[in-house]
Amino acid sequence: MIDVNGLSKVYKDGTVALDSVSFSSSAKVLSVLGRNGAGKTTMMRILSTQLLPSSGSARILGIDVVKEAKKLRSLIVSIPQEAKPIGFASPLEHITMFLTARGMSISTSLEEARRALKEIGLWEVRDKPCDDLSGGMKRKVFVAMALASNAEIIFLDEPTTGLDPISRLEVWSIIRNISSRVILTTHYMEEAEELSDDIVMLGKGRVIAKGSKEDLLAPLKGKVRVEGVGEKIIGKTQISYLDENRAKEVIGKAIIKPVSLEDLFILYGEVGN
Ligand SMILES: Nc1ncnc2c1ncn2[C@@H]1O[C@H](COP(=O)(O)OP(=O)(O)OP(=O)(O)O)[C@@H](O)[C@H]1O
Repeated sequence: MIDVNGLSKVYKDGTVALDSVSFSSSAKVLSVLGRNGAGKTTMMRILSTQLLPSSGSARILGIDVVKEAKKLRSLIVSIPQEAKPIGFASPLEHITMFLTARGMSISTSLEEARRALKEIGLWEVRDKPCDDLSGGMKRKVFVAMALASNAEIIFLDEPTTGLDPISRLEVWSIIRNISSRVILTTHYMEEAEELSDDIVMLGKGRVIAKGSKEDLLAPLKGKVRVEGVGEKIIGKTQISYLDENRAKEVIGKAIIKPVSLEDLFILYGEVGN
């Protein structure tokens, strides 16, 4: 479904956001996982035909994202991270406008919009101006738009950033049940674990790990996840997956410090040795 071949992006100021990224996946849900600045948004923008790569190529559903961008656009929906609703328009208006602009009839648009709003838990506020919604609700309006579109492929850039835990679960449930294929970005390991069939992990514009969730997580089986283990406790190395005994040993003494995602993947092989 998606084939990425040596994709690179160097911005005008010389920043290398993507450095020869290659992977392929036919997953129902593909997560692109990485820390801030890893290159996730750059990749999503290229794949969803909003940004040109500096070199390399990518095909989605066999369609070249550069040479056949127009053809691809009719099959995808992309919800960017920074999407902001129009303040005076309601969630129902947003979704119906979006769907009619994509070519759906007004009556089908209304029907699909209502269905999506119910599913995502925004039914009660469907007629409120978006200005009067919370940040998380505004975010959900865009997920509902994607849901209602019935597009072949939906790109969601950090769909749950800023959501409370319940809203996050609601969005997860929607992503799991959505009929479209989904490509999403996330900072959260547990989100990638929960939702994806395949994971591509980016760090500083390069692929650090890729494959099916099962393959990537297999080495962690039987290990206990410990968040925020400080370097002072276990030498210079930060480890976030430990065997149970070791975890018990360090929990309580832990200095809370975020463990980098790169470490998490690179180091898990060393854990328990
Ligand atoms: N228009 C731009 N011009 C120059 N550099 C850019 C531009 N957009 C992004 N970058 C840089 O490219 C790198 C990758 O950015 P990108 O937004 O793709 O990362 P990201 O993984 O999506 O980060 P985040 O999780 O913070 O959204 C970063 O170093 C960023 O500063």
